[in-house]
Amino acid sequence: MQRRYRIGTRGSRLALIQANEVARRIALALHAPVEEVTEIVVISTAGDRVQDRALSEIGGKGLFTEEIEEQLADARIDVAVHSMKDMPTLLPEGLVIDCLLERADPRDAFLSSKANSLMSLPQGAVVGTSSLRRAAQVRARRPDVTVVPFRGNVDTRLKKLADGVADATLLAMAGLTRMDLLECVTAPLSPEELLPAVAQGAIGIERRAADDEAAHLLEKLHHTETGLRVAAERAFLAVLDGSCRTPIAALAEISGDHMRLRTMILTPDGAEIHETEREGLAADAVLLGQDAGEELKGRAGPHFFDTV
Ligand SMILES: NCc1[nH]cc(CCC(=O)O)c1CC(=O)O
Repeated sequence: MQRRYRIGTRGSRLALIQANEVARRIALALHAPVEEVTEIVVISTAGDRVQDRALSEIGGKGLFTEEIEEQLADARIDVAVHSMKDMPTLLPEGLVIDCLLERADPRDAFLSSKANSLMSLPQGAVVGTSSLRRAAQVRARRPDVTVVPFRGNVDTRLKKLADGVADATLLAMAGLTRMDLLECVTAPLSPEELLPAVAQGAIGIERRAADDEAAHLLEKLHHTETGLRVAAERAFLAVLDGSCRTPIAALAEISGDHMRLRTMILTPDGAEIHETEREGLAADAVLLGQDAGEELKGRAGPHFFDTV
């Protein structure tokens, strides 16, 4: 009998779109109707329930994953679908993510009815974002701008922008693309303007390490190039991940067998920025990421992470 894969996911519109995409691909790989071989299991997480505070205040990474990983470990679900940028660097013992779908556009988008770009926003404009990384980079580029917290799912944030709570906001191109909201984008931000989050735009599928049948299936869904890019960025993150309150950004790109990795850490006020780049063989992804991480850790000094 063909096994039915229970796919665990958060319940946000974006999360459900991503989980349904994974279900579709699992069904294709098994040459079977999607409703026969998959079932979507919606799991509420702490990150979904707490809406009134910045995520960095209540614990940051792990908030969107803990309950889902518990159910996976207990075999109440078979696989879990995650936005890789929301994943802590270390997974719980017994769980692995070795299946990544092809990465979407990793850039952030600038959304505003007041200006065409971050640099042309009027003096003293208000930018809504609860992302420390986005806020810090906005402050670095535009010290005159006021950043206000903007939490909630993508639809909620778009509503706040439409209601005039802020003059502009920043959201991941990947999420907006998947939600068919690209018409809301004023302009994508180049990596030079705003370096994306580690693994932004990549969807990962988590499973129990011991589940060989799932491993065999998921192997067919894995996108190798995305895997290398995410490996480089997450290796960088792992070296620096002293605190989930530190703004960290990285983007790896591959052409042929060559990888270029751009990385950055900065203080939340954007006043102190450390950036470095690595180029090398894509096969050395993890080494490139670790090496960039060690350099920035050294340059920032032992007290950099204390200030935040
Ligand atoms: N932090 C929430 C989150 N996690 C993943 C995405 C977008 C999709 C992705 O990056 O794969 C978003 C929304 C956003 O930042 O705009």
